[in-house]
Formats: sequence, C-alpha cells, structure tokens
Amino acid sequence: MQFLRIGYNSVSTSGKHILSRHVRDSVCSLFAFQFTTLSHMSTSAEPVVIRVPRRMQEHIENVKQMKGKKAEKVNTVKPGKLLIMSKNSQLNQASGYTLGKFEQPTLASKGWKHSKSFGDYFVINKTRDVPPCVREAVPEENLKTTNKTITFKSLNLCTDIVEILRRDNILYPTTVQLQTIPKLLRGCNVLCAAETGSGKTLTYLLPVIHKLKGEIGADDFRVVAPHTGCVVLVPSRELAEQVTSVAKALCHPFGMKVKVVGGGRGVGNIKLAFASGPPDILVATPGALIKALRRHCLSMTELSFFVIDEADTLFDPSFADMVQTILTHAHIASSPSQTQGPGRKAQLVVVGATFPGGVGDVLSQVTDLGSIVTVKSQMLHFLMPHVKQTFLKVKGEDKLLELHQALKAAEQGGSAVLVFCNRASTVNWLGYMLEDFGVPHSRIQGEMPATVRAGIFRSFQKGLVNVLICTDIASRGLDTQRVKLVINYDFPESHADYIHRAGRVGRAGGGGGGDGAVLSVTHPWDVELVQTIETAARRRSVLPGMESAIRKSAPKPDTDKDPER
Ligand SMILES: Nc1ncnc2c1ncn2[C@@H]1O[C@H](COP(=O)(O)OP(=O)(O)OP(=O)(O)O)[C@@H](O)[C@H]1O
Repeated sequence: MQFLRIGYNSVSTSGKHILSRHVRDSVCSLFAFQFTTLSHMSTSAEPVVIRVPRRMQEHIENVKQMKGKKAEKVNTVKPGKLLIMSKNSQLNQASGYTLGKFEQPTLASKGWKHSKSFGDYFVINKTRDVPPCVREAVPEENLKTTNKTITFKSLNLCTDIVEILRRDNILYPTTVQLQTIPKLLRGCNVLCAAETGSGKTLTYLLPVIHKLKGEIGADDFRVVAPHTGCVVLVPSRELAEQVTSVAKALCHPFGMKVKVVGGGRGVGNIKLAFASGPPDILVATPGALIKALRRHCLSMTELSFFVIDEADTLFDPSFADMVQTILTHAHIASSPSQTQGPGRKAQLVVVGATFPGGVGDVLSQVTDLGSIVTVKSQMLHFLMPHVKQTFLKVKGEDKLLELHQALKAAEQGGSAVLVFCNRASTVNWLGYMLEDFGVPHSRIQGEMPATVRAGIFRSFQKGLVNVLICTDIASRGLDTQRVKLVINYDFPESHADYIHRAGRVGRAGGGGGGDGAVLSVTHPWDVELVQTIETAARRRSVLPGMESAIRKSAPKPDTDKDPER
C-alpha cells in the first residue's frame, strides 16, 4: 500500500510513467477508486508507470483466485429430504433446492479421477414413488365426479379390448398412451419418444388390434385375399418373443393370428410361421424378416401398420441398412386419408426411449417427414425420479466384493437382479466367479445363439433364477417387472445405455414402482459420464447429448379431438 501511495503521488506530480495493462487490471479490481483517479489524471499528460512489487502482484492474484473459488461453491445443503446424498455431507443437495441457471454445482464426483477417491460414493435419491408416466388412479366410484380421469374406453377403443385390459388390471392409460392412441386411431404416422417402461408396447398394439379387428369381416377384399395387417420390427429375438406374447394375449379372443420370426432359426422355421397363411400381426427381427421377404413368404404391400420398436437400436448403423431395405417393401402413407379403403397404405409407427440423429434421413426416403406426428414425453432423456441411483468409486479388485455384497442383500429381499457388463467375455468371467461364490445365476450375451438366449431370458422372467448377468443385449425393451435392482458392474459406455439399463426397473404396472434401484460401480475412465449424470441430477435437466432431432410437433389447427385437450 505504501508503494502504491508513492505511485499515486508520482502520478499527481509528474505523470510520466507507463501503467502495464496486466497490473493495471489487477490494481483496478482492488483499488477501483484510485485507478479511476489515475486514468482521469493521465489523459492529458504522458503515459503513467506505477511500479507494483511482485509480492503485491502475487497477493492480488491470490485474492482473485480465492474470490473465483468462493463464487463457484454453492451451498446446497438445506434441511429436509435429500436429492443428492454424498459421502461428504457438505456436497449433499436438498430436494427442495433448485440450482440457478448460471450456478455451477459442486459435484460429489469432482475428484473421482484421483486415486484418493476410492471408496467415495453419492446417491441420487428418488423424489417420487410412482413413475411419471403413470397417471393418477382414481377409484371407480369417483369416476363420475372426476372429469380428469380418462380410461381406455374414453380413448374409443372397442369394449372387448378394454375388457381384456381390465382383466389384467390395466385401467388407466399412461401419459404416452393417452397422447398417442388417438393419433394412431385417426390414421396418422407417429413417432413416439417416451421414457423406458412407460407402456409403449400397448401404445401401438391397442390401436393396431382395434383397427385390424374392424377390418376383418368388414372388408370384403380381405376375406378374398388375406394378408398380413401389421409388421412389428424389433432388434432382438427376446424382444420379439415378448411383444408376441403381449399381442397374442390381446388377439386371441378375436381369433387373430400372431406369429414371430426371429434370428437364430433356419429358413425352414421362418417358412413354418407362414404355413397356415399370413398372420394378422407379424413380429420380426430385421434379419429374419429380410429372409422371409426374399423367399416371398409374405407381402408387405397391403400392410395397414408398419411398426419400428426400439428405434434407436434399429436406426443404429448395424441395422440401418436392413431397415432401409425392409422399408422399401412397404407402402407407407403420407396422410391419414391414404390409410382408408382398398388400396390403402400403411401407417408408420416409430417407437423408442432414446433417439439418435439420422432417423429423419432414413424415414424421409419412404414417406413425407411432414406427415409424421411426433409425440415426445416430458420425461424423455431425464433421469428417472422414482428410482434410487447409487454411484460407487471402487478399486478394480474390490468390484467383485461389492457385487457379492449387493447380491447377498438382494437375495435376502428375494428380488431379481440384472448385472450389466460391457463385454461378452466379462459376462462369462463374472459367471465363473459367482459360481465360486455359490451365487445361482444365468448369463446372456450376444455371442450365444439367439434361441438359447431367448430360453434363458424366459426362465429368468418366470422366476426360475434371480440373478441374470448380461450385456446391453438385455437393456433394450425387455419388460422386467420382477427386477428390483440393476447393477452396472461395468459402467455403460453412453448416456443412452445408462437410460436403457436403468429403465429395467421402476416400470409402469410394476406395483411398487418406487422400490427399484440402480447401483453403478465406476472407474477413473467412467468419471466424465458420471459427472454429467450427477450434473443433470442436480440441475434436474435432461442428460446432455441426448436432445437429438426429436421435437414435439407443433399443434395443427385441425379438429384434433384428443380427450386430453
Ligand atoms: N396403462 C397401463 N397401466 C398399467 N400398466 C401398464 C400400462 N401400460 C403398460 N403397462 C405395463 O407396463 C410395463 C412396461 O410396458 P412396456 O414394456 O410396453 O414399456 P416400454 O415403454 O416399451 O419400455 P421400454 O422402453 O423399456 O421398451 C408392462 O408390464 C406393461 O404391461
């Protein structure tokens, strides 16, 4: 300070020295008044030099840095329920706390690249008990007094279908069903993007069955020339069997035929599916469907519906060419009017819980993109608020022990567990290790024949075994109501994989939707993904990089008679 005063004096008297820009800025921030005076005084005279001692410069820099750090730290600890619970309680975040738009959250996983962080953890607590897609269930006796409650009947589905659903205790449409079913019944092409477990299978199957049921008998030419009414394309054999069993249960009372053709079976088996004539609904994997088309087992020119389920996988480069080839066999409508009467074209339904870019490029080749109505759920690409998600930073050698502990705890609770690995070889190795520990389990990975995989998955679904070690092949679309715990033994390689894996718990119709949990074990190389997930949780925002090209269609000024409006 002493020295500065001398500088000030020298300015006021001689004004002969040049003020270095860097020092001027530093001084300016701390001694704003003095600098204003200096600049003012030096305008008419020669440039000014103020000599600031090195120690003072360092002090100024230190103060600046400290100020910056203080600005970064946000006090998120508040009384009440916790959204984020961390090993370091200073980094907890109350569920009632909302980060400001420009506030930088201090992450519990901030130092997780450092070896000292082994043993650290944080938990994203659930903030609700039921999945957001499940709409408020109002007791039957209150229905008359509650305008808001919409049942499947009010969606104009035929009473027989509503009755079948009622027997399965499916009474109220989920939000995505409520938004999508009326549009499909009107004949629109629909792209439906909704979170995992929100009931997308029924979303497309119900209108498909309703319409095909109406066509049978009412449509003379159909009796003369029976044809397949709907093709559902799915990426895996397990999913094909799952969709088929749901469709069969719904179609059986109406005498409608549902068949499945999946990978891993020979051409003879594919032909067998068509031996008794074209099925009303065909569920197929891309490879099997192409084989069927090449052998003229079916024609897709008279389809009423073409459904692409798990679109993000089917539009992935490994499938995209096959999907494109298949789409050229179908005549896709460009407007609802083209879906009526003889010579009608097929409605296109594209369904998924995550969407990559590039979907539009493929679809634009078969239909007018403007004809596709987009239904995007509000929770798309958000972390599930009804599932507790724990992240552990552990040493490689401790992973197995952590897994064993978690499996033992789950075994006591009697719940089923999915353990995800990134490689088929890890699935096999982990299986041998768990055998040594005496943990009964099954394994599924992509290198197994599809028929074997499907059998293993069926026995897991039936409850014959409670632990399934798997790769991401089990993360897409499979309905795993029994599963209460998902363990990421290997951390997923992308946000999309995390969303799909975590989505195996907390599904609609699961009764206690809120008792599912996800446990992720992480390594230093996973930390960046973990940090973006933690940031999204603290900000309550979507996971980054998932926005893709999906935009909700602007409402058209037509006679949209959705009951929700
Ligand atoms: N309206 C409803 N009410 C109650 N349960 C429902 C309803 N609709 C669907 N379900 C049940 O919710 C579960 C999940 O449905 P589904 O498998 O279709 O989800 P999804 O959205 O396709 O999930 P994913 O994205 O993982 O494929 C199923 O067991 C289904 O029977």
